[in-house]
Amino acid sequence: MLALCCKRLYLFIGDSLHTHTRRLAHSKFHTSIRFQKHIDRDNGPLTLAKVGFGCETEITKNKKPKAFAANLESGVKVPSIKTKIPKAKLKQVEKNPIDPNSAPFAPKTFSELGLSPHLLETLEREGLSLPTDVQSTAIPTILRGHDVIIQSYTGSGKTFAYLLPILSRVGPLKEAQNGEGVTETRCIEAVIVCPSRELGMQIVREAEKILGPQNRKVVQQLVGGANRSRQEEALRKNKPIIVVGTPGRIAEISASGKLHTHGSRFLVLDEVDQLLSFNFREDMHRILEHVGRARSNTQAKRVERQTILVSATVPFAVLRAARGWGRDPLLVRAKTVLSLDSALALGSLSPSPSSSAITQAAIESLPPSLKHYYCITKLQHKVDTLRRCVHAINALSVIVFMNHTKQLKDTVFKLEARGIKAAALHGDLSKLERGTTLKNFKSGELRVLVTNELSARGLDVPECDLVVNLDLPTDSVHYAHRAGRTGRLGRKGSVVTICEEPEEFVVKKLERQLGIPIFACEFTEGQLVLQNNEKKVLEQASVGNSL
Ligand SMILES: Nc1ncnc2c1ncn2[C@@H]1O[C@H](COP(=O)(O)OP(=O)(O)OP(=O)(O)O)[C@@H](O)[C@H]1O
Repeated sequence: MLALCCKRLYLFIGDSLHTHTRRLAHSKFHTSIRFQKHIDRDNGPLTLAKVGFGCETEITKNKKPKAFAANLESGVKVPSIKTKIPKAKLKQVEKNPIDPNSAPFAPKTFSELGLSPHLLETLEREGLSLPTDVQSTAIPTILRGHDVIIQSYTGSGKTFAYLLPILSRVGPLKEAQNGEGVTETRCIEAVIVCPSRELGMQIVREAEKILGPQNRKVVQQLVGGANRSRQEEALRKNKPIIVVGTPGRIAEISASGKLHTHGSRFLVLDEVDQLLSFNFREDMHRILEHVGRARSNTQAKRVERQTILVSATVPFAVLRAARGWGRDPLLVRAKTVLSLDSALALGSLSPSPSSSAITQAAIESLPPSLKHYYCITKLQHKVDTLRRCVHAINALSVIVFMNHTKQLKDTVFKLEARGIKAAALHGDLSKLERGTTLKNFKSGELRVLVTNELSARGLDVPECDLVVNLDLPTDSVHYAHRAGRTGRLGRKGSVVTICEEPEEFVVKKLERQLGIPIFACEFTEGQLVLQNNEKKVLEQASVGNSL
């Protein structure tokens, strides 16, 4: 019975939250003290309270189960629950109202997260009915107006974790469910920044997938390498509501006065740890200063901009930046929401940028289902070992990482000479060449994509079943981001590092730092053969995994 009440409660929560927040859509959101108190509890299971539902005083004082939705603004009452539970039964519910602090928040569908009905229909149409863990936690927290840092392992659905609440609040899906037509005076309400063109175009595609072909003009890409005057023309003509781009191009067009983001309500920094690197510093400073800032000739008050930072790895620098860029940002992970202070207190974020903190972040970013191997060979035999590895694992979609762009072409040439369809992806390619290469790889026309670190950040090719390090990654974070290109959203995936004898100690160091077994193997007669006692270790490890 209680479970049924919970279920109905969640559904009404979604509606009441939605109705409620719709009314508050333009009013000031701020973290209610009560909400902070909830989430600063221990790092226990995710509860209604921890994602912002539930106000004890309303329950204990009146002993009546009111809609579980924290007052986002004092004095604003949430609509009381219009439950369908028969009167007699309601008595029972009144007798033991659900305590939001202990009621587990374990939504099974998107409809329990407070997204707009129109958006839910679209997700259904796209065959997306089940939120991932990080989406279940991030979506209600963002809908409640909080600044957040979203951290979850690669391929766990972080893009939708921020896109869906934004599309629920701005653009045609929000207006459509108000029954209003699309208003004429559209301004840029969300700015999404990412470090690479590929990731930028991928985010645009994910947004277009949800918005549908009739709303293609709502999102505009502003990535480097594309034709700037065409982008400026599109901004003027289409009046997009969401822009997605790389820091340099966004800052450049903003400085030219052709990009007006002072009214933007959302700023998303995807792969934020990369965006903090030195070469983006100036552009990022401009973006942070302008997005969601009223023009100087009006009141220089900042609109209620929500700042959303996203990455699989959240080193201390991100933590420090988040404090300065946001208001009481919350650390959102799969099944947990923590304030930064309690994250530090619980040791889940180290205050010092020590290597252990960075490695900890890398460990958390690794998809759990991956199998890791390494194979020793001579430098001149690396490409042939790669060929044998691809055949032994029978991989159909392989991403190969190298550290220097000039080596990529040579590797592609050698693979093609051995009958494997391959192509290189790197920054020197034109936008068209990169797009075509990615399209051919995703369609399966190309079996191997040889690339470097930056082009691959956030790259999402669900079919990728093998990642090969032909050059060693520089540290555990790079290893983790490379590995995360496979095993997307819980799929199986293998990671093979091909190195020379003198480099074996580096692999062993990565194995210790990441706390994962990386099995020594070789590829003979079309098989992956484990070295000496690795077989036993692998059996133990797989038993461990299956437990
Ligand atoms: N709830 C869902 N149900 C089904 N598929 C989903 C869901 N959420 C996301 N996906 C798909 O899973 C894939 C990975 O999502 P996404 O790229 O957002 O992961 P990520 O965590 O951002 O990865 P990375 O850290 O590499 O950027 C995408 O193809 C996306 O369309």
